[in-house]
Formats: sequence, C-alpha cells, structure tokens
Amino acid sequence: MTAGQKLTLTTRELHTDDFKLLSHLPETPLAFIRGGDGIVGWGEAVRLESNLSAGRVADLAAQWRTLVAAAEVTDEVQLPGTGLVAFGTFAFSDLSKAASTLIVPQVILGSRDGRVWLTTVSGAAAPDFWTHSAEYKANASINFETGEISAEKFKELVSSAVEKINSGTLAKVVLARDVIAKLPEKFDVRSVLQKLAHQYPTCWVYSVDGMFGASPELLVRVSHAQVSARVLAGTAGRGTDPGVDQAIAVALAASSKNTAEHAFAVDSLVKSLAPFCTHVDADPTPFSLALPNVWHLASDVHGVLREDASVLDVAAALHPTAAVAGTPTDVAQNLIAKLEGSDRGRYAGPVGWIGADGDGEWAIGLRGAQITDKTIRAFAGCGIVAESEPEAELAETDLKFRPIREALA
Ligand SMILES: C=C(O[C@@H]1C=C(C(=O)O)C=C[C@H]1O)C(=O)O
Repeated sequence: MTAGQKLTLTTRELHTDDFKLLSHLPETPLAFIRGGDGIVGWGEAVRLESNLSAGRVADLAAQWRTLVAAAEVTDEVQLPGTGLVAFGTFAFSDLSKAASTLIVPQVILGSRDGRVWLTTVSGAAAPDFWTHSAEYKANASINFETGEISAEKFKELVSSAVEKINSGTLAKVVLARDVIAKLPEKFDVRSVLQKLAHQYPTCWVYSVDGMFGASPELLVRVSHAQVSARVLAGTAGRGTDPGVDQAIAVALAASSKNTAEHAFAVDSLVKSLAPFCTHVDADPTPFSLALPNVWHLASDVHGVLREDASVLDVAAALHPTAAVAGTPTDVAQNLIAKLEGSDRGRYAGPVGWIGADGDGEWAIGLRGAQITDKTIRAFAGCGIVAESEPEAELAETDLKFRPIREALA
C-alpha cells in the first residue's frame, strides 16, 4: 500500500487492570516505550519509503500528510499515540544505503497514564497478543566482534579528528565505531526490549524495522504545539563507590571540555528550532543525568510551535544535531564520511512515531543495534573536541556499548 491509498481504522479503550505493555509484545514488535508507557505495533498495513537522500525526512513527512488526508479514523480515546500512527526509522547520512521508513502497523496497543487502547486497521486479521501476558524466549548469548572500525582504527581516527580541529576547520566531530555478531537462530527481540526497559527506565526503548535499543536522547517531541528535546553531550563513567560516583558527576559538570562540547549541542539545537517556534527555552546550565552505565550532561529544551509543522518537519530540520554529527554540521558530516568511511545505517538517525495530527516523539537512534538478514550490528560514538584523547574516547565507546551488550548477553 502507498501514501495515496485509503486507510480505515478504529481506536477503542481497553478496560484492564494492572496492564504492562512490555508483557504484551507481539513477535517482531514495532515499539516506542518509556517508563512503561508508549505504543507497540503489530504487522504492516502501510510501509512508506523515501528514495531521496538529502530530503528523505521531509519527503516522508509529505507522504505522511497524503496518507492522513485520505484516512478515515474513529478514535474514542484521543491521546498521544491513538488513532492513525506510523513508526519510523531514518538513516543517519544522506549517503547511506539504509532505507528510511515509516510503517503503519495493522494493530497498535498503547498505554499512557493508566489508560490502555487498541487501534486496528479495518480488515486486519491480527493475533490476540494483547489478551494474555506473553512468555518471551531468552536468546543465546551474543558476543560481538570487531566491525568495520576496530578499536585501534578508532583511536587513529580520533587523533586525525583532533588534528583537523586544531587546524581550525571545525570545533567538534562525533566519531563512531561498530561491532558485529552473527544473529542467533530464532532470535527474539522481545526479551531484549524488556531488559532494556527495565535497566533504562528513563530512556526511550525503540524497535522499528530491525533497529532497536534504549536511547537516552530525545531529538524532538511535539504534543499540542509544545515542542521538547533532550540534548546530551558530555559523558563520564559511573563510579562503583557512591562518594566517587558523586565526585565524577561534579567533575563532569565542571569540566571545560565537556561543558564546551555540550554547549555546541544545545546552541545548534536552539538555532535549528527557532524558526519553528514563537520562543525557545533551554536549561541555563546542564544537569547531570545518571544512567546505569554513564553520567551525561543533559539539557531539556522547550518551545512553542509557531506554525502548522509536524514533528517530522521539525526532526528534518534538527537532524543531525551537534550531539551526533558535530559543529559546524556540514564540515563535521563530511569529516565523518571521510574518516569512518563506512555506512552508519540508522545509527544516530531519528527513530520514533508520528500521529495523524503531526504530533509525535522521535529519539536519536543511539545505544542500539540493527538486525539485518543474519547479522546484528551495533555502533557507539563520542564527541571529539580539541582536548580529546584517543584512549579515553575509546573507553567512552565501550561504556556506550554496555546497554546493548548486556541486554544481549
Ligand atoms: C554518539 C553517541 O552519544 C552521543 C554523544 C555523547 C558524548 O559525546 O558525550 C553523549 C550522548 C550522545 O549525544 C552514542 O551513544 O553513540
């Protein structure tokens, strides 16, 4: 089915007690969940793809409008995530071979603030995965091996990037490396998503078209003209001793390297958001966000939408942020392509959902992995600035691989 066709669907409320969305995942789920609330999709009613490289997000935003205009929706719940919804995952780079996709499931199960709903596309014959809690099969432990960029090569890339930065061509570039493993037979992502959600309750747990993970970073959320984003940049490992751990957080917040790196990311986000908003507020100083594997410097940004833009229109303007590309954006993107020399796929690209009214939530596709035919490939990266040291940056990528390694072990 394409954007031009007509979709009829219905959302109705389910009256159930003590409902846990994560216990009702269908096999091969579409999912976007945070703190137990969110949406889970089954099957595919429509798949929209973009053949464009540079304009792929805007192209899919336009295809979405066409699909929405023709659809007939009965929605008795009227909450974010009810009615017509598509899940999406986008390639990081204009040069990527990875498909950028929006998928409308045949069935969506959602939960928010104690309310539970079911959306069904008319004619969909769906299994009743929502009627009982499923038992998920544990997978064989996955051990990753070196991908296209080895640890040694990554350190060389960091040194090259620092040289470029010192020569004055750019201020920051985010470099990443990958690890790869064979996909075990009958791999079931559901137990992995459950583990991620349990371990990382403040992160956005996503699963779209084989791309899954638990991202701590919100590219953009639009809800009734309120725009929000969570910018992360600046990272340190957690301490095992509580006193040491606190000292690490304090040192992170005081470190000029990390605060400078963070400021680049907030400034670029605020600048890209400004044309869409009547005003934009960013936290004056970042706060320290504690995740089980790392501390991050974090800033929440809020704005009010000026025009009738959808969350994807805004995402198109924000991506790639300085948190995942660098500053200035175009110079950083070129340097990433030149130094990494491999395709990041959907890593660090937008991943999330959009509703018929254009509202939705998109995380940055971090702390995750992509499943393809027989492999599973994960990426982790970090912002390189003038003071960066190769060994420390390599160690930081190891910390960022931890969520996905541990969830798959
Ligand atoms: C690039 C990644 O993370 C990004 C880079 C960060 C940093 O350099 O401090 C912090 C959070 C993210 O914005 C990643 O997780 O792969």
